[in-house]
Amino acid sequence: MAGSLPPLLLVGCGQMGGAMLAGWLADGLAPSVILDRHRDDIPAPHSVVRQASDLPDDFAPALIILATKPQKAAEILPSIAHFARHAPILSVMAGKTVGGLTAALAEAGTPGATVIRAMPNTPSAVGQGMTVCFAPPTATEADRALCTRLLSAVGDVAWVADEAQMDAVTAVSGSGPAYVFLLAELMEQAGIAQGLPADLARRIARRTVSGAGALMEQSGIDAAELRRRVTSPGGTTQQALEVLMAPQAWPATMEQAIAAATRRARELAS
Ligand SMILES: NC(=O)C1=CN([C@@H]2O[C@H](COP(=O)(O)OP(=O)(O)OC[C@H]3O[C@@H](n4cnc5c(N)ncnc54)[C@H](OP(=O)(O)O)[C@@H]3O)[C@@H](O)[C@H]2O)C=CC1
Ligand SMILES: O=C(O)[C@@H]1CCC=N1
Repeated sequence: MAGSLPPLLLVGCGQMGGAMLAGWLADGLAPSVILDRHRDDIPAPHSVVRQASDLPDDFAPALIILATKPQKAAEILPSIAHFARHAPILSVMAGKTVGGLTAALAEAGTPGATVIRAMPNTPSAVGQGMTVCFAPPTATEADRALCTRLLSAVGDVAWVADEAQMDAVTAVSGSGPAYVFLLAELMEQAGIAQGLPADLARRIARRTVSGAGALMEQSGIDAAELRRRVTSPGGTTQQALEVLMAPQAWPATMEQAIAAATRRARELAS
């Protein structure tokens, strides 16, 4: 249904901005403007500009999505600050705080801008995203509803009341798809090591990861219970899980990995 989602200014259309845009386009997006140096495949009625100075002055987006790398925030914010006088900013940048972004916008001539944070993930491209949001008390119910509407078009949406939790969210669901893709890579390689032809190893590893995800999603059953249902006493899975679930194996390394990513998100704030 064309135009069911409001017009946006999407700043940065790389991996994450592009994933969300794919989901929004599939769901019907009112004419929007994408600011990105590289994209040249944006379908009409949407348009793309290469630099902020090319943005149409009279464009009135309902929301500005900030999806450049956190390291680019200082460069990009002054050039788009004036749009934030009339529309809230939704930042998906890892680590960057509402306070820091609001202060940068004020310094760029737009005091009192409304900044909301969101941490999406790339399955948004196929409507299977997970996005967690944080809004400061100054954001209105209408601002929050707008963000929920947009983000629920590309997956599930949750809100947290404590901004500090956004760093752990980033480590679990923002970065999380990479851990799952790594699992598929490693299962494929291990299958080859056990003598499987490479194309069969790739096919069964990919299908196993996506099929297990679909079963978990559609059944709603706890992951631990689904795991137990695969594990026949004295069978093959039990042997594998004794390796993977040894305290120093996945339980420890996953905790360390999530802690490292959470720390990095905190560092990216400045
Ligand atoms: N990738 C992911 O899975 C996730 C990413 N995020 C967050 O999303 C944000 C974007 O990440 P990601 O999509 O991976 O990054 P990308 O580098 O893939 O995308 C950013 C895009 O913005 C462009 N860009 C940056 N500055 C400008 C500018 N001044 N004018 C025009 N275009 C510009 C970049 O071009 P160029 O490369 O030339 O600078 C690039 O095409 C990050 O803040 C990240 O923390 C959040 C959740 C998940
Ligand atoms: O790796 C990163 O920093 C970004 C944030 C979450 C996923 N990708």
